[in-house]
Amino acid sequence: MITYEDFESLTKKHIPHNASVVLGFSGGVDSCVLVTLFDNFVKKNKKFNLTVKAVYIDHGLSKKSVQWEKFCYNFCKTKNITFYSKKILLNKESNIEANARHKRYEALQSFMNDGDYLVTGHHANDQVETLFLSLKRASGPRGLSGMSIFNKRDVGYHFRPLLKYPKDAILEFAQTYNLKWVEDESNESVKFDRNFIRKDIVPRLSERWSNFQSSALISMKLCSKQDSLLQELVEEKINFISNSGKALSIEKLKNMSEELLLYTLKIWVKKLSNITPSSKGLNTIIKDFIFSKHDSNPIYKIGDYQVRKFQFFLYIIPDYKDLTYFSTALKINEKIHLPHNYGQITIISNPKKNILRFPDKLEYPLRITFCPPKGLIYPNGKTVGKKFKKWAQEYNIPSWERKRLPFLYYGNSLAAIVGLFVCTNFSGQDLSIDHQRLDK
Ligand SMILES: Nc1ncnc2c1ncn2[C@@H]1O[C@H](COP(=O)(O)OP(=O)(O)OP(=O)(O)O)[C@@H](O)[C@H]1O
Repeated sequence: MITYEDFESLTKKHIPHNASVVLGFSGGVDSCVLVTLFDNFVKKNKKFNLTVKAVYIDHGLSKKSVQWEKFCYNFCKTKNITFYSKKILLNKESNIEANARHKRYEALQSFMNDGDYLVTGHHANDQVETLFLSLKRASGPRGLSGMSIFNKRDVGYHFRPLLKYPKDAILEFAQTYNLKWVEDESNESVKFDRNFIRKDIVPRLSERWSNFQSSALISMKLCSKQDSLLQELVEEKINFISNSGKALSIEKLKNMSEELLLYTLKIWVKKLSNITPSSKGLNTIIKDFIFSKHDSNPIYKIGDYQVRKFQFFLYIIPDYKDLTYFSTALKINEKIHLPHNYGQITIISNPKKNILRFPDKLEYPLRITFCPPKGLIYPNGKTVGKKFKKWAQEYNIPSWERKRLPFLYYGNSLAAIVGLFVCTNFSGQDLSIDHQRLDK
């Protein structure tokens, strides 16, 4: 049974004072209960100062969608909740269920800023259905754990305060408080996977084993706990085989069992890029980076990042754009705007040391050093000369970084080409250099 007190203490645990909350409001019984509980919360906790808006997303799939929008509007009008709606266009060719879901979350997110809270009316029966959908997709323990009451999203957080209650408890609450709601007729159609599980599968299993749903929920919780435990242990391992959690020692990875290696890489990639790599991607990393020739120089792109290897360590670095095409005439004390919003640089001369240096204006881990390699002239700016290579080696600069130096022309056309060095500061050394060193 749902009690307001339980709801209040759960909400206070997850949502802070002054937060902005977006309630996903479809007009169905689950979200009507949700909006009613939140309305109560706002009235009883004025000092909490929540900004709450209910948002209805019109998928445009039912003739009644405008009628539902009106219902939602009127429902909120009787309460202390601001109402918004948004229509989305769906591609009816592709998997409409998945497409609608994806577009709905995208639309809900458009009402949020980072740090805001999305709240939906998912309940325990939805959770059991999610288990079957995960089995269909061949998930591991993470997927079989189902939804969590609270999790971080790309933008803000997602809170599901009704997750522990079965549908019956939601209906009971709605009846007790005389709530009205809309029924979406598409919920009856078993051509949709979730409806098929809800209408044809779960009732048959529950008929035979009355505890089936609660056992399934316990199994999901066990998966979730084991997954958290595994994650904790692997994170310890990552700290042990890396330099401050960032670069992983290839030699140490080589000594791991296949399973541990796969899981370690998965957690590490997720931690640094916020993307969960596919099994195929993980196997590519293992083959091309860990069990490959020492001098190989592979790249594996993942989202806005790339996995690279350098001197027996594995790195994830932002997928910086190649700047070699960029060239410009330098003027001392004048700003240069780098492409791709990489920042701007002002060159300051240092007559004492005869060094021209950039102040470090770019964000970490970008670091810029300006070196005037006197006597080195690269006609097209494409070749990296021997001396430059030697210098780069001496400074422990990964070979892939050496290839994407933009070339800036200093002075007029016949002057020496100036190498602008943009690199990830792997070695932690100061990369400034004077030209005598290059002339050695
Ligand atoms: N059209 C909608 N507009 C706004 N919020 C919605 C809409 N449809 C669903 N929601 C929100 O999502 C919750 C879950 O709805 P429902 O179970 O129908 O979604 P689902 O697609 O089956 O679930 P999931 O989002 O986990 O895939 C609802 O309680 C409600 O808070």
